[in-house]
Amino acid sequence: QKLTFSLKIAISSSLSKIHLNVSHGRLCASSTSFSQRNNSSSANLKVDHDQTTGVAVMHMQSPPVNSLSLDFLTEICITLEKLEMDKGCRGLIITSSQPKVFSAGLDILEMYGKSPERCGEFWKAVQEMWLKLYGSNMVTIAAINGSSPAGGCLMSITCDYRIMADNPRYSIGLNETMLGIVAPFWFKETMVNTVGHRNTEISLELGLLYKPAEALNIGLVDQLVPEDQVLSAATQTMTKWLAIPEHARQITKSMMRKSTIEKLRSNREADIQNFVNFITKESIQKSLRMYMEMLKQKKA
Ligand SMILES: CCCCCCCCCCC/C=C/C(=O)SCCNC(=O)CCNC(=O)[C@H](O)C(C)(C)COP(=O)(O)OP(=O)(O)OC[C@H]1O[C@@H](n2cnc3c(N)ncnc32)[C@H](O)[C@@H]1OP(=O)(O)O
Repeated sequence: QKLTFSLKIAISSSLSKIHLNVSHGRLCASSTSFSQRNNSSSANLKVDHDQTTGVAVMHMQSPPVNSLSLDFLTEICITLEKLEMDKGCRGLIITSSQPKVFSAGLDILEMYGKSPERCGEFWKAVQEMWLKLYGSNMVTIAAINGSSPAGGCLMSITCDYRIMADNPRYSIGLNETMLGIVAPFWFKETMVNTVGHRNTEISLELGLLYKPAEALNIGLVDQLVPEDQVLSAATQTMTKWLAIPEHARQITKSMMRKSTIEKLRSNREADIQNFVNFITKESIQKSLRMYMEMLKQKKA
């Protein structure tokens, strides 16, 4: 059996301790310095992992609006995989470092004028991010400090709890129909599991984006706080969630989400084909082009 040996040494402290763990046939080495902090950055993500509390904060910093491109999704998936494997990480807070935006959702440029092969690769990465987040054993909290349309909303509702900045300039929702596209069944089911069937029906058919107070009213977010308190409120909530017996919480989460996750897991290839066939249609490409022009005109 092949053992994966990864050794991370915190050079910042000469007092680093190295821990070896064997889990699921994998031998992992990790280090903790006496400061008990492990900060890492990749191109568009900054992760602050406090090993004392077991909580990691993932800051999305992909300018200008954290749109989810293939590269960015890949980066997110690699980071999620690492945190999930790290026994010292029990909670994850996702937030944005970009002003006014949590995430603008899927990168529209990844769906416009691209080859079917590239579209397929992109969609697989979207699936992967959703599977990793919705099926995570960690407690996940979205600290929504800006607008969060479509794929940004999806990312938020995969989390266990959502705290949004109480700023009426921001909005959140699955607005796909406004772009002339359709939220696939697993976007829809994640929404149903969050706000119920009727709210989802209205919301998806009309492509609604909700102001924070409206989002709170239908249960799309769980809490509103002043903008400068989003992260501290998320940290406080995390403490409460981490105090629940872990195994019981994880099994309960899995029980609530299993059927939705299984439905995608067992249909991934067909779902990719559906996406590619749909998105490469001439009429859909035209809708996306018009939407992008509308976004540019809004600026002018
Ligand atoms: C039979 C059934 C089969 C089903 C098969 C599946 C079908 C397909 C499913 C696809 C699901 C799609 C999910 C998505 O997420 S689509 C993306 C939806 N996103 C949006 O609608 C958000 C659009 N953006 C905005 O509303 C605003 O940008 C925002 C509120 C986020 C921020 O506003 P702000 O004023 O701060 O910034 P600008 O609008 O000036 O934007 C700055 C630049 O960023 C570009 N931009 C914005 N959003 C995106 C994006 N999502 N992708 C790519 N680029 C984006 C914008 O154009 C500006 O660019 P320029 O500076 O070059 O002008």
